[in-house]
Amino acid sequence: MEVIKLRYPFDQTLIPDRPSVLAMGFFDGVHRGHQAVLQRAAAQAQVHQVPLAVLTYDKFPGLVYESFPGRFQYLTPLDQKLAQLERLGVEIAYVVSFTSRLSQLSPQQFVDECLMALNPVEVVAGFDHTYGDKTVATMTNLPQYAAGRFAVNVVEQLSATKQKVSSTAIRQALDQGDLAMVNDYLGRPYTTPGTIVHGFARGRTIGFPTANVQWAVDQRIPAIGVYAVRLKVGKTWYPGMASVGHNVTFGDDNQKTIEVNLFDFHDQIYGENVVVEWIAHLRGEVKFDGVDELITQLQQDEQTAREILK
Ligand SMILES: Cc1cc2nc3c(=O)[nH]c(=O)nc-3n(C[C@H](O)[C@H](O)[C@H](O)COP(=O)(O)O)c2cc1C
Ligand SMILES: Nc1ncnc2c1ncn2[C@@H]1O[C@H](COP(=O)(O)OP(=O)(O)O)[C@@H](O)[C@H]1O
Repeated sequence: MEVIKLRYPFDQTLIPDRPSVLAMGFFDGVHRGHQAVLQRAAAQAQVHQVPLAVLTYDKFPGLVYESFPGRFQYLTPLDQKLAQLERLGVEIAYVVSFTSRLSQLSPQQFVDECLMALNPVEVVAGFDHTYGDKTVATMTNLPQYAAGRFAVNVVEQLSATKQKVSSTAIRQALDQGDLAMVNDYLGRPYTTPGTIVHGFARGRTIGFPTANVQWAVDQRIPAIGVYAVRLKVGKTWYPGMASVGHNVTFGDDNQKTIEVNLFDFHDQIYGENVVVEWIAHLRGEVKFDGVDELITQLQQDEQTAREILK
């Protein structure tokens, strides 16, 4: 996949001078709704015998309009999003810097100066995609701005039960530890890449060494609680259980950590770049009266997690 970074006004010399089918969207999470858009676009690219291209943005557009408490946290920070897009057959990814200047374009200017610069034969997006002022920059109005220069293909709402499959719904479910819903909406397990760093070296003394995963500050992680997980170290996936929390039993006044105990595993993995694959929520975090109670609970968690991961 070719990744082409653009700023408005676009430098036309960076853009391949050939037609493509263009899927547009922010695509945070690359969830099942996004996958439907990309599948439709891939099929149309086949029909037209042209490459499949995607127009997306380097940051959450909402950041330009309002301030968020703390830091905005993505389901898939840019690297992960691009990896998912590539996996789904995207050949060209246009990553446009989302700036005030871009946000102020009228829908007609956006179409004339941004979309047209990318040479689309057809533009595909979800039914609720907007490319400017939400009242006018709609998919319904896009054919009017396109004025016959490219075809417009709108992918209808994908519903799981009654709720729309959306990045917002997935973020809320993650915050509630509802991993079943998260993974259902994503169509794959949620993942968090990170690096193994040192903790307080207590895990090994209670028979449950825990690899501490340092993750990117702009990535959203599941709610505080205990999970069945797989951890990718090198090229291998290992089964285990993870705690997201503050080690309340030990009274650590520390930041939130992700700690993973791997089953039947004895290697030192400090410094390894890993990926946590979140499989199932087991329980919430508990403040135990002592280490013995914690150990008993961990033994039960291990049994449950082994059963789920089998
Ligand atoms: C699967 C799992 C579940 C855990 N659940 C809890 C818990 O409910 N309450 C708690 O205080 N600590 C819990 N812990 C965290 C342990 O307290 C922590 O691993 C221990 O403090 C060792 O950390 P250290 O090696 O960084 O010192 C859990 C750890 C794991 C791996
Ligand atoms: N089964 C295992 N699960 C997790 N980590 C393990 C395991 N076996 C060995 N280790 C190693 O032990 C480390 C965790 O040990 P621990 O005593 O919890 O110390 P700390 O939390 O200070 O890193 C991991 O980072 C890893 O290098």
